Amino acid sequence: MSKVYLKEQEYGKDRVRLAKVIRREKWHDIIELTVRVLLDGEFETPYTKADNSMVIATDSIKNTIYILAKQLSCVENIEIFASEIGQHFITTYSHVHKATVSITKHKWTRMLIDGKYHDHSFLRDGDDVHDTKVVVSRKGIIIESGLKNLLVLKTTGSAFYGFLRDKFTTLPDMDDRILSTSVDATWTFNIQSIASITKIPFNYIFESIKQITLHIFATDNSASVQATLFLMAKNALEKHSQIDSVRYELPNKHYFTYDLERFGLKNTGKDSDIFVPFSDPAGLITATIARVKSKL
Ligand SMILES: O=c1[nH]c(=O)c2[nH]c(=O)[nH]c2[nH]1
Repeated sequence: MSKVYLKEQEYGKDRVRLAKVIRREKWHDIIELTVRVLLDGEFETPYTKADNSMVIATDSIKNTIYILAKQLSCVENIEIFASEIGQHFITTYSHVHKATVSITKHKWTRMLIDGKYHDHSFLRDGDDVHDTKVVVSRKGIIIESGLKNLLVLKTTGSAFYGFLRDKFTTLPDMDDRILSTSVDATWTFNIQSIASITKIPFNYIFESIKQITLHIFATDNSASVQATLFLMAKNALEKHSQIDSVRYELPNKHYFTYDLERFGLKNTGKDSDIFVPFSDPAGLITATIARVKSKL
């Protein structure tokens, strides 16, 4: 019989949904989150000896998330809230060596009613979210954050030509095309110490990278998704010294002209205005852009 061992494990609670209302007199805020907490440490015996004595029940992990959300004022800053949750498990239980806390913040945008921001009404104006993954251990803390599901489209200012051509190639050179993608971006913070994280303006950096992404998307005369992606990441890294690298995952959501020549209607080149949006298949361009470390 071959010998086996527990090579790795992480366990915890996933998809914990939580909303917190912040009331300042009549002016309210709403924060809606989905949280995942995974723990690692001395957790071999529950698997190998059916011994649950050191298992923090995933139900207790869930309770902890709600209790900390009640007690802490940092819930709006998901990176800080995630690191507080992680630190709670590391400091409370000596057999927990690592806590990985992932949080997605869902979008609730304040309504503009009769030209004024409403004090307690919000709408979901897009599926894009701010998320974070924080790994807390006794060695330190790793924080990465992201912008997910930001759907964008431009009707011109995008080309794709000069690519490798062989007997498998049918795509024509395109000097003008629709460009559409759903932006997923993830950036990694350069953290000096756990104490220093409260000084990082995580929400400002999120909004800024979102704006940089939109600005480059709209204004770059795109030679390819690859070239536009690189420019987005370069600008984000140049503006924010607190981040070390940025990864983008950009599907190329194709819009091809419909063949209307068959009906005697012009629909190519300057006359093209009727397109078929293709949900599948899509191109997928992914890259991580990092800062070149100075040798000094
Ligand atoms: O921007 C693009 N990059 C590609 O690599 C590619 N490949 C393709 O068929 N169309 C595109 N567009």
